[in-house]
Amino acid sequence: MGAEERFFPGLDGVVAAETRISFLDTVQGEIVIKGYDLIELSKTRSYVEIVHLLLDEALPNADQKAEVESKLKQEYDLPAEVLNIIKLLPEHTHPMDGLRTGLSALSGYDSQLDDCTRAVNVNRAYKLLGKVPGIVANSYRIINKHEPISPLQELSYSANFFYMITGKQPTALEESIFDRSLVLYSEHEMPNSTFTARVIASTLSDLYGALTGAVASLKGSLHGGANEAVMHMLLEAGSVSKFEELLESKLRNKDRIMGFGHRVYMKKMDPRALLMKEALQHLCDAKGDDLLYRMCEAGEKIMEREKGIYPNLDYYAAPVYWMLGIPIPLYTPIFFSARTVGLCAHVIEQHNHNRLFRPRVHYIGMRRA
Ligand SMILES: CC(=O)SCCNC(=O)CCNC(=O)[C@H](O)C(C)(C)COP(=O)(O)OP(=O)(O)OC[C@H]1O[C@@H](n2cnc3c(N)ncnc32)[C@H](O)[C@@H]1OP(=O)(O)O
Ligand SMILES: O=C([O-])CC(=O)C(=O)O
Repeated sequence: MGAEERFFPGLDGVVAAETRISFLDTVQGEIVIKGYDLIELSKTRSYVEIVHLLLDEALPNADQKAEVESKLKQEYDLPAEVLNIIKLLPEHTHPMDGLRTGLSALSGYDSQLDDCTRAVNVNRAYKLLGKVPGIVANSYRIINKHEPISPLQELSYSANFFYMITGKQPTALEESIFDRSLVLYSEHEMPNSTFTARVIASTLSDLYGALTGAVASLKGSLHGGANEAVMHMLLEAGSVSKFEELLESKLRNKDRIMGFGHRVYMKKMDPRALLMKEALQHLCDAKGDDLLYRMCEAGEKIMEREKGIYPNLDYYAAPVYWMLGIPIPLYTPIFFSARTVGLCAHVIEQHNHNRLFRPRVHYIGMRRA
């Protein structure tokens, strides 16, 4: 059989890698991360613990957790030149493009750039995890003509990230919901961005290049960009009835509804979305305003009735970030920041068990006689 007869558009159903990192077990209904259920982890563990799990292969004890936190904090500082490069970007630049530029520029500061051994890569991953929140927050601020903000060492990693993007320290509820969103976004098997990073790493290109490519992939509205699109839709509608009308008219026009559907969970709700739905309810209760919750539920019902399609994580992460006071253009960069650890784990695995990705095509062009 020729390669052209085994063509799967969008690589739907194709197994692209062997991995010990994660697996969407659609039979048991579990997102398996290093053997654990991500949903259970998100209820009991914080983001820095997931960092240790994904980079150091085990859940940390209390001392190890404190060590991770302190290792990340030591890496907060950004080279001044990286911020200067971002200052050259035009005002309308999307923060994902600011992030892509800043991340790419960091490679020049790595004196071991050509060393892709595991220990060096893990160390590099910690450095990146320390710096990405600062790039996200400050590229947004610089592009919007605000002065860069400095991190607060006394806050936890997640609370500091929240502080840098909103300018205010989170309440305990805000910190725990924001941290949970980071855990839920941290790793998800083989989405387009992870595949992109692994394809780049398979040429033995470095972690910065692999992650820079992943930012570009994640920006698209069929992937991470959907969370921003969801919030724009909710704001455009502004009420339950107008949101229902908007969705119905989009469906009549055969438009895609952002925040719904998933290549792997097409016939049921993304389990991560359910946790963000609960978080939205808590935030609505705390603020005494449940409009967004009611709008989202109404949207869910329409999509189930009309298309048999369910929310993915982006659908409920968007209103949660809105209720947390986070600017919309930062939703996808936050998704990327959280996913940085998963991406690093995949690039490290790819470098350690590498075979170049080089697929074939089904040629449908003409042949010359
Ligand atoms: C955290 C994340 O990154 S999750 C993904 C975030 N992205 C989004 O929310 C964007 C909206 N969703 C989508 O576009 C899709 O569901 C994707 C891209 C996520 C998955 O797409 P695919 O696996 O390629 O599914 P595909 O595009 O083949 O869709 C299958 C059917 O469902 C329909 N469908 C899928 N998603 C949607 C949607 N969001 N709105 C309307 N219809 C949809 C398609 O029109 C198609 O119907 P048809 O067979 O009648 O033509
Ligand atoms: O798995 C996917 O294709 C997209 C997704 O939900 C994620 O990256 O979290």
